[in-house]
Amino acid sequence: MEYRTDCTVNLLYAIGVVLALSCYAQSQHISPEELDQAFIQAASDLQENERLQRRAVELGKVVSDQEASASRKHQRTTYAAKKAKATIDQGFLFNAATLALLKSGRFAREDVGRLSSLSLEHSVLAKQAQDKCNSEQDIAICQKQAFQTHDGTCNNLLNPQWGQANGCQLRLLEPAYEDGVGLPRRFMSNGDELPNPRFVSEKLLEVLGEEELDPQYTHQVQGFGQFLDHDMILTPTSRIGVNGSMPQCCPFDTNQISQCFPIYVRPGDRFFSKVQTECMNVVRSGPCPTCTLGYRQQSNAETSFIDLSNIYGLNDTQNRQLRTLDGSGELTSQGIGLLPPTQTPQNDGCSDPDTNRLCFRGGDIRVNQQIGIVSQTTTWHRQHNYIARRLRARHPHWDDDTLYFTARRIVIAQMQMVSYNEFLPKVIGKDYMRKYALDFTGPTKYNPDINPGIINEWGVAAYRYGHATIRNSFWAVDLKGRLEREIPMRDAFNRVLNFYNPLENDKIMLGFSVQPMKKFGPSFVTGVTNDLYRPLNSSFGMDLPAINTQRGRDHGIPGYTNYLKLCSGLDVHSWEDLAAILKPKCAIALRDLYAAPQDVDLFIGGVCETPLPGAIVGPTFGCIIGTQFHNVRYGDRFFFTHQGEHTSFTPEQLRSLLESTLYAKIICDTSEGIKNIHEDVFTQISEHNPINPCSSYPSLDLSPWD
Ligand code: HEM
Ligand SMILES: [Ca+2]
Repeated sequence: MEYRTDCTVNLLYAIGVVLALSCYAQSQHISPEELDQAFIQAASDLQENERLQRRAVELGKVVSDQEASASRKHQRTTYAAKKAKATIDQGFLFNAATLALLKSGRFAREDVGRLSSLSLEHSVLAKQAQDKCNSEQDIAICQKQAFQTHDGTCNNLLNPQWGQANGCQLRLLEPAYEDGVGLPRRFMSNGDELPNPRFVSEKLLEVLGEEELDPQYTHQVQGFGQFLDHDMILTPTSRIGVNGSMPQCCPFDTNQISQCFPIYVRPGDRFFSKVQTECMNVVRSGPCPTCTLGYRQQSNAETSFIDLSNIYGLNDTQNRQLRTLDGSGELTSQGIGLLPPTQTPQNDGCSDPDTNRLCFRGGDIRVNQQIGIVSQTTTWHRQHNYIARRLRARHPHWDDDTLYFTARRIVIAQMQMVSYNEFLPKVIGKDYMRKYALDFTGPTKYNPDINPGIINEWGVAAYRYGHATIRNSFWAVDLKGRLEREIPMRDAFNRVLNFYNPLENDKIMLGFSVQPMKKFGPSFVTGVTNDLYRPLNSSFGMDLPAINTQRGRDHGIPGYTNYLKLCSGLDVHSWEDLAAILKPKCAIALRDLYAAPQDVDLFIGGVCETPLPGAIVGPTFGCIIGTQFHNVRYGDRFFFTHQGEHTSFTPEQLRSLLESTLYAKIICDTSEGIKNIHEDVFTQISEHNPINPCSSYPSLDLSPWD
């Protein structure tokens, strides 16, 4: 029997134009028996994989939930939902079946991606597997609701799963997995292994130094930028064994379970050799259950929309636990408007049960990662309650749901406005804002053909640009604008109990708003290269840029030059070609590390680029970031500037939001004591950006909601 794949046109909005991947009309001669055989093989591979996982657990190759280690802190923040174990198995099964077919020589590696549209109807086993996989996915039943759902479903009424929490990530380019299906990218063009990610990180540091300050921007660009990423993406890593344990992939060993992807640390390492560390525990991102044949994809546990899912939670159940539900429409707080306490104080490696000071709970698992993320979360949490209170004062008869959902819709609009109006133009510059239609030129229109899902290359490389802007210490600034203390980055991980002190959130938010940002470039501070997640009483942590490089390979992301071609149409043939594009010192350093320009990892190439005019990042990161923010704007039916939908804000409401939304004002309104602040908190104070009284910034006029 002969099967034909569906002729699909894949719409990816790259560089502002529709990129239509060629339609796979070529017929496939895969018989039902062959498909059955592939799924028999896959089931057996899955069984073997589970056996190996159980064995690893028996041998104690797991990270205990009690231990104080950087790896545990890291893995807890990439924690997959409980049911993710089953979904990861589904992802594994379909990838294994694909690999079995590929090995049978039926088709070329280049065709693996197109198998995703191959109908499995005629094979009993494949169909069974597909039905089971589909039945484990949440089915959304869409109603004509006036507000965004918490899990992001039904934003697009024809494709209710687009942008939803726990969906699969998209890609700009086909992956470059070692085996064509799912093993990490591994080899360079000359056949040698890619350079060790920690060695790459070390070399960059050696060549380029550590901390040069940005002359213009504040650390708020970093703080807010990270908070925004926690709204849009969380890529879960694999768990193993029946209990979903966290794998321990160290000490380094080439014979690993397939979930492991540790980073080897060489004996001469400039830092880790001193602390006798030879291995960094990195666990692979779990495969996403696409329920189709094809290569490995990764999941996104967040809703990709800018909808403050990191404040409001990722589904209705989690959401209800975060609300007071007492008629006020507010989110639950403690004392001075702090986030509610964590539910796992005994083993979160963060709370202090002895003094009964507990870490915090937010809509996102990463809330306690470090002080910066706690303060941003607290600010937006308070903003919700502030708006809910103001609405209640005007509408005492409104019920809890009406107050809550109206406030939430307004606060999400403000988050979108701060993101596109104040933050993004600094990151990608005015030209790219225009190029990707991201600036505010008036009312906009929703485009249901745009998939707002997260683009893998955005999450794993381009939007991690922010890691190169982190300072080695965070400032706490008092209400008089004086630097009160500096908190070393390495001491900030999971140590967030200072927020129980009065004015702490004000001090951290003011600190973000006045401390200069680290200048973006191919260098990273030791707080994240040596000490990422460093626990108390330990002398070392992990290396974030090394993990980013490793993560890119884990996701099979092709080399940087492929994106240079996609984004700028440039063909790079030699190191000389590349030297014309990258920062000169960087090009030299990369030449020592990689065999050819085509081998350079996307994250590394991107941080080496010369910035676009008036931007923080260069053209390739700018293009990927611009594309992603285009998609989450035009592909979000509820995006606040869209007009013409039954869910749209009225023109008066929109005008009111546009006229008053300013991060400075939000910081004022959510503070305990801030009375003065500069208008653009992302830019350093100057005569063009002077300090003004909070009262001089307009308040949101709520009369259009009457
Ligand atoms: C103190 C500041 C920050 C710390 C400690 C931090 C740490 C981390 C860590 C540990 C990961 C997971 C790495 C992995 O396993 O692959 C991560 C992922 C990520 N970070 Fe950061 N980060 C910070 C700031 C930022 C900023 C400023 C941005 C962007 C402006 C950013 C963007 C991202 C993105 C997009 C991811 C991928 C998330 C995912 O796919 O789950 N981060 N970060
Ligand atoms: Ca979201």
